[in-house]
Amino acid sequence: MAVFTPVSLQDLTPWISSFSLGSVKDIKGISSGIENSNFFVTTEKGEYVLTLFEKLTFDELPFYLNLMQHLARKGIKVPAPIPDKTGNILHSLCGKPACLVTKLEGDWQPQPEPVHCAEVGDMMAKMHLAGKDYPFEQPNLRGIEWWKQTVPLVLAYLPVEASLMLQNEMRFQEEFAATRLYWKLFRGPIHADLFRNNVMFTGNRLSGFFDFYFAGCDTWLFDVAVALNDWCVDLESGELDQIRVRAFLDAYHAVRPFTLDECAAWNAILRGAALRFWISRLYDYYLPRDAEMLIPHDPGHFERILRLRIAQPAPELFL
Ligand SMILES: Nc1ncnc2c1ncn2[C@@H]1O[C@H](COP(=O)(O)OP(=O)(O)OP(=O)(O)O)[C@@H](O)[C@H]1O
Ligand SMILES: N[C@@H](CCO)C(=O)O
Repeated sequence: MAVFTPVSLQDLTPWISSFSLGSVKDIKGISSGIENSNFFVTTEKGEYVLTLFEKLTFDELPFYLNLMQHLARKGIKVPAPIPDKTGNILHSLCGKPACLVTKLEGDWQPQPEPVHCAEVGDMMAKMHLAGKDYPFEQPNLRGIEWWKQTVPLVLAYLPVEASLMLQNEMRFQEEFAATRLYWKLFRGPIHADLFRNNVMFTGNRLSGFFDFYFAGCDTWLFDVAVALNDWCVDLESGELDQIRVRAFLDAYHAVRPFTLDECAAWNAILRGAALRFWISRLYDYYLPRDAEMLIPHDPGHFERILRLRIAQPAPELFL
């Protein structure tokens, strides 16, 4: 689960009156997710998703909520924040920052086929282009600076071999981040956590990307790498499935062609994307926060993925 902060119908009734949504009929805690407290809320006007932010602050949130609003207005399929009667999209509820967004239709796809990967690649490229004129800047808060702060906290828990791999990869990524090539890559607002469980489908049609609360400005290629390491892998072994890889990358490339600089950087970025989730999963596993029920994701999965990305050549970005 994660309902870290419970919200009752009594809490919600006065709060919802600041929106033009009629009265609340129902609220249900959502059991999946490990970062925020999420609820389905039904009002006289329809169904919405309420999020209470457990870690992000009032200062950080406008970047994410305005980004969702910006993308939704440009036709990218994402939840649109619902403004209250005064136009505000960021609120406070039960002592936490909170927002209400449109509910996406359908379900996430636990076993994606090439057709789903192509839908995600296509929409991701459109999202990157739509974000080009987004006026706000915020770094990826789970980027290399966070890796540098977090790795020392988890190292002591690891067996020697894993600890050495983690330290070696950090050195490699720090060297890569200091290259001219890295700083020449296209960048802008990215989702940065576009896993299978953050995309809704109705049948084979994508109905929306959601959970933008790790978004930040980073290389577009990092977004592609994060998604590829989840959408196109065999979950047992961490091996890339070349058919899904091609479906994803070809669909992305058809909308926003990859560059030669991106080809040169691809292997390092694909490794960095695996490293990012190995570190965050280690952190959540060894240093968990309280929750009513919380099953941490397996860090070993991304350790295996990183090992493979180091050992194997990266797939061609385009043919
Ligand atoms: N806009 C939305 N429309 C429909 N369902 C949603 C929407 N937002 C969230 N959900 C539902 O809530 C669940 C949890 O949301 P979300 O993944 O954003 O939580 P989280 O705590 O930020 O989790 P994590 O970072 O672990 O993915 C989703 O799996 C989905 O079922
Ligand atoms: N997508 C992340 C969870 C945080 O959103 C993971 O699978 O580790």
